[in-house]
Amino acid sequence: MKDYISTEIHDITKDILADYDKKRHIDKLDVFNQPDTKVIYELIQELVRVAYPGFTKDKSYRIYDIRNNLSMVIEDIAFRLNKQIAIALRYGEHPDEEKLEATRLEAQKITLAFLRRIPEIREYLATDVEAVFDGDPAAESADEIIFAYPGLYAITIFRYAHVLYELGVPVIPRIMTELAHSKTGIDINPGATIGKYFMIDHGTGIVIGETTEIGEHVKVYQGVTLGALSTSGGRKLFNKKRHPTIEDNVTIYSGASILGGDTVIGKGAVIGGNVFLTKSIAPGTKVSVKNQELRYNQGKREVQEIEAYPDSAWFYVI
Ligand SMILES: CC(=O)OC[C@H](N)C(=O)O
Repeated sequence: MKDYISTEIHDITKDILADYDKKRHIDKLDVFNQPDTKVIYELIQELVRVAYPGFTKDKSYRIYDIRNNLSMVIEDIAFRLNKQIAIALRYGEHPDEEKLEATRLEAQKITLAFLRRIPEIREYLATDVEAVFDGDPAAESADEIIFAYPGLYAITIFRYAHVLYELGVPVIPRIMTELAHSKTGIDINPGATIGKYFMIDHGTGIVIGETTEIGEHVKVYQGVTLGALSTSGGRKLFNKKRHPTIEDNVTIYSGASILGGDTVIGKGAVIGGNVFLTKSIAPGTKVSVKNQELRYNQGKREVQEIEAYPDSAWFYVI
């Protein structure tokens, strides 16, 4: 019998290799000069263990008391993260030896600056655990939140990634938060600024954009989007404030979308489920969808905006 597969493999490979020669973004072949997603994922696991030392075991060391192996864990993080940062800093370039050396030094400085900020990151995380425990009667203990809550996991990765973002590390912070996104369904861009006592309950489907600013004691439920208004020519908005500002003590219920860089949700406001907002809301205001009535105009779905109450609440009839 003729072996069709074997005879074709050579040609198929040749065609794909010729396709790689087109030198588009998708045609990179230099695996050694790319950030390594698998290593970054392993680093995340170690960083989570450093954040919550008594909650996971690292079987590779066979030393289960973190006091006895913390320096090894930190050393392992330091060397592997340093290498990933160096690669990220020179990503897409072909540096000469001098530039390479400068990048190596820069990566070391950033790695150390990052590691030095771990106590500060943990200070924030302690408040996040407290906020979830305080805000969710379904949690029997703070331990349950650390063991099991996807919201806390996503915030933990975010808090680490945000520091790397602040330190000017390209690509890696985003790989970190997108790994958390793929595990939890919670997408927090590392550029967002999030104050202490941040509570995510349930979490699935939450999106928090790059230039979002969130104060302290903010609660966010599943399906909430803190997003940008859709626009064409998006590159023009690079580095511009596109996502909302959420002031202290705001609660945002499930499915709400709050969009736009000029949109400010004032202190203590409560945004009801499924509300769609592109305008600022005064402090203390409660906003909700008035009813779930759908309006159709000659078969076309209409979204009608109604300024309904004197307390400046905006109601959207969808
Ligand atoms: C969260 C969101 O709406 O983001 C939209 C787009 N990725 C931006 O950053 O502008």
